[in-house]
Amino acid sequence: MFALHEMSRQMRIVCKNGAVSGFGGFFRAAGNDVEGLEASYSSIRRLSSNWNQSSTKEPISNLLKNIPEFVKIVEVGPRDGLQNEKHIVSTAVKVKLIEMLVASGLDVVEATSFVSPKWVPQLADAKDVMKAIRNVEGVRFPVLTPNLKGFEAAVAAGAKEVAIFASASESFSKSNINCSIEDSLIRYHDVATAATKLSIPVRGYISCVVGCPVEGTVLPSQVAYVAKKLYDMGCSDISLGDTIGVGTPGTVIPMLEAVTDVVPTDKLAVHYHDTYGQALSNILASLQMGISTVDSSVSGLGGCPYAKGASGNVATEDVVYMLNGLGVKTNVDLKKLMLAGDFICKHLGRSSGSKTAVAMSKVTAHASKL
Ligand SMILES: CC(C)(COP(=O)([O-])OP(=O)([O-])OC[C@H]1O[C@@H](n2cnc3c(N)ncnc32)[C@H](O)[C@@H]1OP(=O)([O-])[O-])[C@@H](O)C(=O)NCCC(=O)NCCSC(=O)C[C@@](C)(O)CC(=O)[O-]
Repeated sequence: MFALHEMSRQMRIVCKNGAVSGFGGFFRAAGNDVEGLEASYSSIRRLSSNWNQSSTKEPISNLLKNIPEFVKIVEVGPRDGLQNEKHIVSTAVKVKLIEMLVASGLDVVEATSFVSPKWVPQLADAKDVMKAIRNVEGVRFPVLTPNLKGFEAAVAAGAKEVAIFASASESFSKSNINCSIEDSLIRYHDVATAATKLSIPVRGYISCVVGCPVEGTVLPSQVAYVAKKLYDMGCSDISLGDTIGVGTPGTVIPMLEAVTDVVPTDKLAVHYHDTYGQALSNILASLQMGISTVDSSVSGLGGCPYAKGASGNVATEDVVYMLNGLGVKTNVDLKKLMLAGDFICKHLGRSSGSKTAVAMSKVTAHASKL
């Protein structure tokens, strides 16, 4: 936590010292476009490092030293983002969204779920979605499979990667997949064994890693227990989900400390919902702890149908904007990503949940009036 506080204090001092003359200056320097804004932010970083040279405080570069050079973004919009939508989105729109996300440079896009259509009607067209994207090359399209039935259907539909989804909370496990944590681990062991025989990588999810809508606080030891089980089953990566978005760095850091005691850091991903506006701070804290895979959803769409009150995932646009600002590579083109966000938001008839997308569109609208 010291690192985050100290970094923000130093940035404030740099700004006060004249690196940026308020937001007017920021936007003028930015040239009113995405590259401009990023260039402007880079110049703040350069000025920050100059300032550091004459400072007796810990340099910002030291505070960011654990942050990886490259972060893999797992885009979950077509699955997590849409699963909770009441009105059925057509297969054609889902496929177009996936294609636009791929065009932005995202190379892991969670496409759909092979779950019971009675439980998640929105994703009942999983087979058709997979058929439509079967010729898209160079991209991974993992799909959720809650049991062997789902796994077999996914493989028959051409899935090359699957994900199993357990919970750290007993109550949430029952409401989401209708069984206890222990029973789910037995089911998932069967799925993992079947997948290994076919050399199909399996991602493991853990929901409710800091809080549960029914049980409240979830202990780090409970998360570590499930994480170790999934790791021992052979999961290629384990995604830690703050399903209801209640975490802060104060709860996420102890959870990650417990999990990294039993699972190597490079096997972990973070999956934060943004209900309380904490997702980006939680991601930054996770990056500082060496995590280099981040799940996010275009335009901040999403939420689990069985987690009452949960809002969307952190918006991919906001994650990319932050990572660009930190000089971390993602291979994602923010402008093209925003086009995908615009497409799906227009289709759903709502405004974007991404602060970056909203801000950028205001800047563009302002520029077009000049
Ligand atoms: C697990 C079950 C199936 C248990 O559901 P159940 O009712 O206990 O299962 P069942 O075995 O008694 O079967 C009931 C019916 O479903 C069928 N069925 C059974 N399995 C399948 C399947 N795979 N695909 C299609 N159909 C299936 C089965 O054939 C049967 O059909 P019927 O005879 O009544 O016509 C159900 O609870 C389910 O599908 N749950 C999924 C819920 C879900 O998708 N939740 C959202 C994803 S998790 C999440 O969002 C969190 C995450 C990952 O994003 C991380 C985070 O944010 O923290």
